[in-house]
Amino acid sequence: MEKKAVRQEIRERIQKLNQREIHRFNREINSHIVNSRLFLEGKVIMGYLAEPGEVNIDQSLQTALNMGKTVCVPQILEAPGEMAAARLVTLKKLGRDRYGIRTPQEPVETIAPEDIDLVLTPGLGFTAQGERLGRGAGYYDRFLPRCTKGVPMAIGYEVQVRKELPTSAHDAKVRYLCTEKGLRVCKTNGK
Ligand SMILES: Nc1nc2c(c(=O)[nH]1)N(C=O)[C@@H](CNc1ccc(C(=O)N[C@@H](CCC(=O)O)C(=O)O)cc1)CN2
Ligand SMILES: Nc1ncnc2c1ncn2[C@@H]1O[C@H](COP(=O)(O)OP(=O)(O)OP(=O)(O)O)[C@@H](O)[C@H]1O
Repeated sequence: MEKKAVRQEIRERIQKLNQREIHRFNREINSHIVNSRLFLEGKVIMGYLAEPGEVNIDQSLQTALNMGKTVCVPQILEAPGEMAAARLVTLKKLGRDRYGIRTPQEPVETIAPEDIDLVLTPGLGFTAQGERLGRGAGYYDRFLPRCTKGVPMAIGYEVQVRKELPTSAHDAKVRYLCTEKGLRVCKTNGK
């Protein structure tokens, strides 16, 4: 199956989740994240500011801020497909980027990708082997290889996990996969 068709199929599965399930799953996933060794030991954590349909990890980001960690989130750049890590200091008072995604307000401090310890990675589809299907713009496929020590942990609902996914040579893999069921170590390595 082509990537586009698989994205559509997974979107439909997410849309079938009801609000109560979504709330419970988000709570469970945030608890798995903040109790993981990677999170507890990480000093610089990259997350994302969720949109509807994505696992909301605001709670984990707030916990990281409360613990005094450096927190960053994607910032879309002018160059096509390129993003940077922008420091997040508060979850209140956020702006919107060109896609309507919440984003830190200017002026923002940019965090060097090689300084990031843990990258909580959104996406549409995942496999237990660490393959990841994104939204089709290649932002994370370009960014993850620059995070030389950062461990990529995919965040999603169990309905987003598939036996297999269509992949390309440039697709960046993840090392961990966190869903409401728990945190899995991916079988074949990401980076
Ligand atoms: N919360 C969050 N922030 C993120 C990402 C993400 O997946 N989730 N990204 C991860 O890459 C980057 C933004 N990526 C995007 C990639 C494609 C489209 C896009 O093509 N949007 C279509 C609508 C279809 C859709 O919603 O995907 C459009 O604007 O027409 C938007 C954002 C950086 N920030
Ligand atoms: N590392 C890369 N270097 C150059 N082009 C890339 C790279 N990664 C992806 N691309 C391009 O970006 C586009 C989107 O790729 P793809 O469909 O694999 O995205 P995706 O898995 O949804 O990615 P992401 O979640 O990273 O946004 C493709 O046109 C692809 O050729």
